[in-house]
Amino acid sequence: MALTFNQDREYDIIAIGRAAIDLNANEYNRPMEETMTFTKYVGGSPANIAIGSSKLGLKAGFIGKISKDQHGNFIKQYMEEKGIDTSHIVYDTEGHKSGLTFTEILSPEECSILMYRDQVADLYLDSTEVSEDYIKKAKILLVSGTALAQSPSREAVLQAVQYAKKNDVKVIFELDHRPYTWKSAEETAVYYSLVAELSDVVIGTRDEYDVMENLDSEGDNEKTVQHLFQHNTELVVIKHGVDGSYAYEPDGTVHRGQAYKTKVLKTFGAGDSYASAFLYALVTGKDYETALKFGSASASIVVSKHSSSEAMPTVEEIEQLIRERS
Ligand SMILES: Nc1ncnc2c1ncn2[C@@H]1O[C@H](COP(=O)(O)OP(=O)(O)O)[C@@H](O)[C@H]1O
Ligand SMILES: O=C(O)C[C@@H](O)[C@H](O)C(=O)COP(=O)(O)O
Repeated sequence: MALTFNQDREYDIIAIGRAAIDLNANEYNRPMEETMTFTKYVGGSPANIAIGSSKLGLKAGFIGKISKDQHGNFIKQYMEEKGIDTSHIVYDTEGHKSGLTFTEILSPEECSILMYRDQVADLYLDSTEVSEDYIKKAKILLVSGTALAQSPSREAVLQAVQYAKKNDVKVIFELDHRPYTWKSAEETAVYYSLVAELSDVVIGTRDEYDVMENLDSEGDNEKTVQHLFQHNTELVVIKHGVDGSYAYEPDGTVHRGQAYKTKVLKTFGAGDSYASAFLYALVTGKDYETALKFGSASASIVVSKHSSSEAMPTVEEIEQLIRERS
């Protein structure tokens, strides 16, 4: 099957949430304490997804809040250069700063990120800064779970979801769980479940669904999807890292996507590149099998490169990888 979208829309995708900064270690196979130099990129999961989608040729827009300083200017300018509409990215007027993410590459398999997200500007987006007129111009509203971590960003996102549902915009929820700004497991599970149940498509790792279900040990994909299909959801994607991913349909059909093995440089960036190519495939009318291949191929390309955003592949690169491996 394939997902259908309202075709009469100016934007393929509008993402809401954080646009921030990644500082990726230049020295490989070294702990952060011994890492002396970093390269700066635009980061933040929904920003990465918007950038990836735009590189694939989708018309993308973004709703978010950035710091009114050099970092905010850099984020906005970079996103504009990548063809993203930034007219609904607002500057924070109360001195809140854009988030910073430092990455550590201990080995290709052992990567971690260190996030500086105290009082970050993106979590101060408020519902008056979310425009119904803007959202109704989109086929997809892409929601990042981290934007639900605190008010007023939480209400801004819930407002955006309401506008989307009112105006036939598909809500795609990327669970994107970052523990830092959440206060408790119960609170996280409540808001994750609330938005997942309202969404048309939910994408996350098995670990993230465990957070949504507030489980202490690994949950069962069948139970997860049975629950979501009692609500609005049309498609559930569950990722299992290098073991691949699954797309579940309400009629019981399950599609499996294999990961494409590659020479891994670092593991972060996999999820965002996967989401952007998976959504590209859905918007361009491809079936779910093909969408899984697009997501996996895009992730495989990005994990072999230094950044998340700048490394996002083109359609040709993705198609070539799929051809070579089939
Ligand atoms: N080491 C890897 N090599 C190749 N592809 C990978 C690797 N790790 C992940 N992927 C691809 O990226 C997708 C998303 O990765 P995953 O780790 O599940 O998500 P996240 O980055 O959000 O935690 C996987 O389904 C797989 O296709
Ligand atoms: O999402 C962030 O704020 C950090 C990202 O910019 C960073 O590139 C990253 O960790 C991406 O990893 P992914 O979510 O696995 O794609």
